[in-house]
Amino acid sequence: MAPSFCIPLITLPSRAGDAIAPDQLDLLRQACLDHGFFLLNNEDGHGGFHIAPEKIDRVWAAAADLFDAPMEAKRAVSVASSTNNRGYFSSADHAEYNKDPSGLVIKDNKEGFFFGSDNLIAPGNRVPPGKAAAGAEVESYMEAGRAACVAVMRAIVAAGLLAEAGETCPDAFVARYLSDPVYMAKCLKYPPSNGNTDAHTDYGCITLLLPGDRGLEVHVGGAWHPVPFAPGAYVINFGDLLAAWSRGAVRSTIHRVLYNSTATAGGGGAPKPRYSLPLFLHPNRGTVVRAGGGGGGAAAGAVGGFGAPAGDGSSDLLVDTYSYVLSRFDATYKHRAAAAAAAAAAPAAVAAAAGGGVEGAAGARGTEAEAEAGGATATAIVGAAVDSA
Ligand SMILES: O=C(O)CCC(=O)C(=O)O
Ligand SMILES: [Fe+2]
Repeated sequence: MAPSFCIPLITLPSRAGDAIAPDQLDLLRQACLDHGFFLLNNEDGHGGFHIAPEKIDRVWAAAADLFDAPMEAKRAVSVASSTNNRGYFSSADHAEYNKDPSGLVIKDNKEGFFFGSDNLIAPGNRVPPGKAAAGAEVESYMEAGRAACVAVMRAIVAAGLLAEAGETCPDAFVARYLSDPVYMAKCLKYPPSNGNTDAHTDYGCITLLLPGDRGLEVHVGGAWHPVPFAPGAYVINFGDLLAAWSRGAVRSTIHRVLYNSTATAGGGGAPKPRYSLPLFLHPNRGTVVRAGGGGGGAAAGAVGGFGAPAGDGSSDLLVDTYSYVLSRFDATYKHRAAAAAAAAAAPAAVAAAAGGGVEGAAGARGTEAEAEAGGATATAIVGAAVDSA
């Protein structure tokens, strides 16, 4: 009989460097191989990355405070007017990215604030006037969440899930790829009824999600399943890049949000919005990974065909992870797509600006260039498909 669908709750050791309990390692391995979703225990005493409930309460309050700003103040710090993809966004700023296998389209109608690490394009998160304290709280939460992501990546390597990529030592892996990772967080707010995120896969390595309520669903075995909502636990899932890097050992699975406060919160409650806080972690800038593997197909396809052939006759791709992340922004955010198109139409300007911040295979192949011209940052990509974060 096929094992039943399960999203386990996993506990990592209480001190960084301690061995992971064998039963937890088995659960982790199975969850990654099956669908790439699990809950991460955030109870006190578990994980050197434990984030205190008071800190979590503060970040929820900060998120609510950001969204409470008047609409004009939010639009004044729109991602669309930023040069570093930071600030406020609504579904109007996004390309459509529905990946529902049945073709069902549910309209994405959330709003959000996009935050990033200083090494992502250029420093400077953008919040409405008077909301600097709320912004600082989100930044502080990001630092804590980053440590939790690194702890999970360490466990992924310890579980042997990157062995086919030649990565078998957690300490060496963290030192080499995650000493100064590129990461971003979004504060998201969904309306009280029919609050949705389209079916999508995340595109990067690892996502650490703090959900404020039920509503997240994952598509496995031809059906949608609710992801259990366990207050205090994180939801961990993985993106297309790690799926390709691990040769498919870690799955990047389609998920969506379908939220109705009165229905999903157990019924009877007053209508209330749903907040959530996903944090997305990617390797250090300058990291080039070999993705795909024997036959290439699904895994290589998972990175949208972006990268250069490895040049050794295999069907692997060499993916400059930072350029890849920017290519996903271009495919997802309308203002970046427009800037990328403008940059492509002005090859001289692109060529002049190329080289700053672009390293590795993709740059060498000549299909990608990061251009900062006239205040607009653009990344021109050949062959990028549309994805969500
Ligand atoms: O809001 C959520 O619970 C999930 C959001 C999500 O999947 C994403 O931002 O990639
Ligand atoms: Fe997602």
